[in-house]
Amino acid sequence: EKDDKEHAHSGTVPKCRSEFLPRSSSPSIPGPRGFFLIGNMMELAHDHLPIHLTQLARRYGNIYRLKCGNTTMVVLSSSDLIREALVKKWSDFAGRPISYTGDIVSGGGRSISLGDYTEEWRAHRRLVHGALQRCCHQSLQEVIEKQALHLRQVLMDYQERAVDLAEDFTVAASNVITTLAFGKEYDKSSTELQQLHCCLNEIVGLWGSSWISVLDSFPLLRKLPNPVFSRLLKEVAKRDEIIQHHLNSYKSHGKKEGTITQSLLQGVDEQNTREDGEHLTDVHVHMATVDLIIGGTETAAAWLNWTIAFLLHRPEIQTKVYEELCTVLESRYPKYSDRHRLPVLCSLISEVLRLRPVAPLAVPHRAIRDSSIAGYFIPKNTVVIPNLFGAHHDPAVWTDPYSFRPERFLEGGGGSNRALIPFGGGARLCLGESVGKMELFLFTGYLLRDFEFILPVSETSLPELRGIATVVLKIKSYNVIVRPRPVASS
Ligand code: HEM
Repeated sequence: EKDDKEHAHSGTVPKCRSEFLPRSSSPSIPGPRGFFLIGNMMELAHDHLPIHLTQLARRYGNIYRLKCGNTTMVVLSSSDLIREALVKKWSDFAGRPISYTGDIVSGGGRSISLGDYTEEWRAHRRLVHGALQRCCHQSLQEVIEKQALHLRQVLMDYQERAVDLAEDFTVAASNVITTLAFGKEYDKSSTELQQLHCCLNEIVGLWGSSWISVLDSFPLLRKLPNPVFSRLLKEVAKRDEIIQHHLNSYKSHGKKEGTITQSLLQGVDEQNTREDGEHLTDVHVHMATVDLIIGGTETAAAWLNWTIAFLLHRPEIQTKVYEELCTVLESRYPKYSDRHRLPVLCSLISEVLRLRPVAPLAVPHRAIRDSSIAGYFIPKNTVVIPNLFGAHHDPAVWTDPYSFRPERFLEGGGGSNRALIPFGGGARLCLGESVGKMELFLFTGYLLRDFEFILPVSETSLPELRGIATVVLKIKSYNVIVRPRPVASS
């Protein structure tokens, strides 16, 4: 597997690809019966798709197929099958679905997250990966620490009033990424920030809706009026205007050394002076910025909000993390290098990632050639859905899979780090994995060192843990009281 990973990142195709049965002798993949014309489309219209696809997996198995118009989808709901497709056979499944609506959202397929696997896409991903690495190497920990301290002050200022922290988490995560990208941070009240997040939130919400996905499977419907699609187009135009404004003002007066944008602009220039290689443009810089801001904000912020909600359900875990921080670090704030000495904190992070992977169905992949999964023939162009939520609730791997039990990740607890795949894998592994991991660790460490999170007496019930599933899995809003620990004032 190590070799497969190396190939996935260098982009070279492994010499020996696994063999598979020809279509004629391969058994057919199980799945629910479809209706005339629409196939299994109704299965995809469920209000909480990750839960529904996981229930179907219990009926049809960890690999099953769904038909939607002329698209065949294969849903994978165990970490072994997801690894087989995304990591072991990464070069077969590195594509993204060819999508009319995806093209509109991604500047004609020129984003990293939705762009198909081509030479141009590989050059683009390499460029952004390099820019992110350089910038993170110089300043990531410092940038997160600054935002964690700022968040701490915001929470102090609430003076133990019952509050919903969702927006504060969004601002903190967003400021990490805008500092890395442009050297710029925003106040919660900034209209620029609010406009951007409002429109990114809308896009992420609308993108998962069946009003939009139906247009990919049934091209004729594109001719009919579709108010949801019109709203999506409007929000995409707004998003592009805001990002363009940022990039223009960066170019004209804000150029900052060591930022991702500086590295991207320089990289595009260098790339274009070379005779060989792909031609990258300002559109690639623009779409990379969109990818980083969406990927870097919605995910970490949603995860923090889930963590506090789970801790309200099991307050004694807060005490355990707090005691660990006080004992091991003698009350100083954690550094990322302390993570191996803080198993209780790390077990909390892993368990929340397991129970609520913030990108529960990752992003759909596409077979770019005929291949196989679990011995089944998978023809070219099949859409593969890695059901991370299902894999993280697989009863064959996890004891009591629906319970919040961070202890399972402590030594002897039976939790499997190998089966935990919240960032996907292979050629499409989350581009911000290292940023995300450091954010989750430092934000949680800072918050649990300084505060105790308490359910307000006015609340009649604990936060609801089912969540709202779009591309990102978010928790419904809830209120919490943030009480400073004695150590917080030191
Ligand atoms: C808790 C934090 C995060 C989680 C759990 C997460 C998870 C994921 C997952 C599951 C995917 C899809 C992988 C696939 O298609 O197989 C993904 C893709 C991506 N993520 Fe993240 N992510 C997180 C944070 C971030 C951050 C901080 C950034 C940016 C700095 C980011 C940027 C991206 C991008 C650009 C992609 C598209 C990669 C591609 O298609 O090649 N993510 N992420």
